[in-house]
Amino acid sequence: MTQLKSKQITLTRPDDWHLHLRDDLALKRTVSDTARVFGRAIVMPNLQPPVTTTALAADYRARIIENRSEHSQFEPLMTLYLTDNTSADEIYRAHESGIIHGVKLYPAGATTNSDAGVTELSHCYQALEAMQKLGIPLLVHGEVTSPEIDVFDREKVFIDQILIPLIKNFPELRIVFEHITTSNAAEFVASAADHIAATITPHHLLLNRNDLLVGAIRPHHYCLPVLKRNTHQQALIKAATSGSKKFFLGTDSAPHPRAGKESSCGCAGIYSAHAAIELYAEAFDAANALDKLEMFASFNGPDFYHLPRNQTQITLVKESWDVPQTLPFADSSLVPMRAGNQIAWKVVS
Ligand SMILES: NC(=O)N[C@@H](CC(=O)O)C(=O)O
Ligand SMILES: [Zn+2]
Ligand SMILES: [Zn+2]
Repeated sequence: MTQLKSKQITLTRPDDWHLHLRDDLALKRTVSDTARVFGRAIVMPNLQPPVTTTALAADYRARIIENRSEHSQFEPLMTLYLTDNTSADEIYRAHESGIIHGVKLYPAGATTNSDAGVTELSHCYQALEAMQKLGIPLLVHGEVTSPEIDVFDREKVFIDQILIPLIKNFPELRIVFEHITTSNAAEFVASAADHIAATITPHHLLLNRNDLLVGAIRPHHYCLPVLKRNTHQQALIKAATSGSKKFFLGTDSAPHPRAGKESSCGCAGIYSAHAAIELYAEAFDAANALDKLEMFASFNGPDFYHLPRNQTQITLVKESWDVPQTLPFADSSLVPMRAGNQIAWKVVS
């Protein structure tokens, strides 16, 4: 009997183009988990209070860097939180700083820490005009918040009501449709202009709403935009593995303490930073598309953001390992994705 050689893949070092590191005590866990593999990460600004100015982003960046291990080269790419009051001057300051790589649109109330978000995009036209002129990407949490719109339809309605008019008004604005969850969003981005792209999370590739709701409610699979039906999951897998340069890796790893998730009013967010590239490798392997992983994880993001691709490499082997039930997080613990189960791929160097 011939022993099958275990599968192995070497990639240019990937980056994470959508990440929540949180702040203070949380940074110890989040920075080291992400820096273990990723060269850079686009750091979301939804702190409390939110990161609304370049000055706040510079301070936050310094706190992240303080939490890197001694020889880590990990580079946090900072973002600003767009509000109804963001001025064009603030956008110019962000551009001049060289540390701000995007401005994040949270429709007010759409997700975790979005209360200070935008109530009406028309309030932001001066900021958007400046961004369009300077080439700074707008990163969007693409869901409407109207109470009458069903939670499973909020991304599709966002495309029709907000995104299409926005693109009409700002045809040159660079846009990343973050953490897309539907075939509607995947098809929209695929057929849009080249300066419109999307990130896809590992959980939206590996899970669908059955994993949230069948048999029991699984709060650790609750995130926003909420997991959709399996036909949408299939459309996301197709987009991510298509070889299109418009789709790239963004984990949306979003830690919450265990008690905040296992609650009668549980928070939205899934923590995947402990095993992100391994989870993506599983999804691409299952789709027989490991040859497309490097484009998605390591090339398309830097190309879109006009940054150089990383120079070093990582190697993964197909070898199962056990994910702990919990991980220490700030002054408590969190339940990571796949907790208590196995992951089929492992980073070896
Ligand atoms: N994705 C989530 O479910 N939660 C994110 C916010 C976000 O990205 O929408 C968080 O900050 O916890
Ligand atoms: Zn979001
Ligand atoms: Zn997010």
